Amino acid sequence: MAASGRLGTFRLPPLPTIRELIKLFRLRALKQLSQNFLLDLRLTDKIVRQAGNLRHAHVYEVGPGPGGITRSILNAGVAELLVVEKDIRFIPGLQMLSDAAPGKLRIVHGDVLTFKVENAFPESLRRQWEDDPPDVHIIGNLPFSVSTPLIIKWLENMSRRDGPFTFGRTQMTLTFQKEVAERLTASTGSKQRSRLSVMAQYLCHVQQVLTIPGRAFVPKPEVDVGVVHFTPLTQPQIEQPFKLVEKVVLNAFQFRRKYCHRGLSMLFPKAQRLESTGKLLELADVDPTLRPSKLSVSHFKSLCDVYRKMCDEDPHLFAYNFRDELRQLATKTLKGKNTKERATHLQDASSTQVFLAYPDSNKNASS
Ligand SMILES: C[S@@+](CC[C@H](N)C(=O)[O-])C[C@H]1O[C@@H](n2cnc3c(N)ncnc32)[C@H](O)[C@@H]1O
Repeated sequence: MAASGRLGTFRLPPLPTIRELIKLFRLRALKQLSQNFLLDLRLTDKIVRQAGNLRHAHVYEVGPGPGGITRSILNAGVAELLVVEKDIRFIPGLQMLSDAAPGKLRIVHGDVLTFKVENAFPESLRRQWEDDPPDVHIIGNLPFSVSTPLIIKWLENMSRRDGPFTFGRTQMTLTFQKEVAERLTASTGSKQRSRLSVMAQYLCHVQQVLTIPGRAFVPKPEVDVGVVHFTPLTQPQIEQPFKLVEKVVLNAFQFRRKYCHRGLSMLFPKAQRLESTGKLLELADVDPTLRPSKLSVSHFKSLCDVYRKMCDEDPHLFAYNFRDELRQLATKTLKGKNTKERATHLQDASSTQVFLAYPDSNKNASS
């Protein structure tokens, strides 16, 4: 183990470069797994610095691949680094890093979508939610197809304070397609404001800390990449179950260009839609003619609190999904038709169904 003079921090001994390692183990990037590697260690150092001070920290790196970010995390003087990698071809190269940093790097061949990190670090790291964040960090450069479902899953964990958040307000530094990073951090009224903005911001302080041009990756993806830092809030801005918030937000953003009452109305069965939407907006004190992007987290808090009360009064309301109603309507229409008629009907089904539910949904003009 080598130690640099600077503060006696741990430094990895000389190792083959990532490029040499890729050659040595023939780690051709697999397109079907959306693999794009970072080979420049100055850049991986810069990404890792965005996580804050990692000296003596316990870090969970998702998708280490050939190990560029892994090296930078180890060089930051962590107490322990746990990496979870799905592609077995990377394990020997990571093992080489582990040999160079004895006792510091734990390698798991597994899937981040199912891996249970809550059992992987010592209980002694746990903090109260209101305390400063624990010395546990999540860092990762995952394929975009994994990072978006993963962040939704982790936001839900955060709301329940379980999974990686059993340790307290665990901080995360993750890469996303630049457009997704912009959506996550978009403020009220901005063009990128979306479902993701509200879902992330009601639970966390979210900041885009770095933009990495696509050309920095090998092979080069078609888009630039944003690095986003998440710190869970001590007090979530909306105190309702995650699934309820998700439902309200999802419905509100259904028709981005329409007034918000259009999307929100779909929270209610057709028979009571008009009346219940009016009640929701009135009690929440939200202007029905605001566009979804103009709704602040505090608007969503009021909407969720009122919707929760309405669900408590009507036990069937939360389970209501307007898509089920549309499906039933389509099935009824199909009954008694011959095969040819059914085929024609099914061909038109999506547009017809949408049209039946939202008569002006095919127009661009706002309501
Ligand atoms: C975009 S590459 C980045 C590799 C490396 N971190 C870097 O920056 O050069 C994504 C990595 O995540 C891995 N990966 C993809 N899906 C995964 C999953 N579900 N669980 C664990 N690893 C995964 C891929 O095999 C690949 O090594």
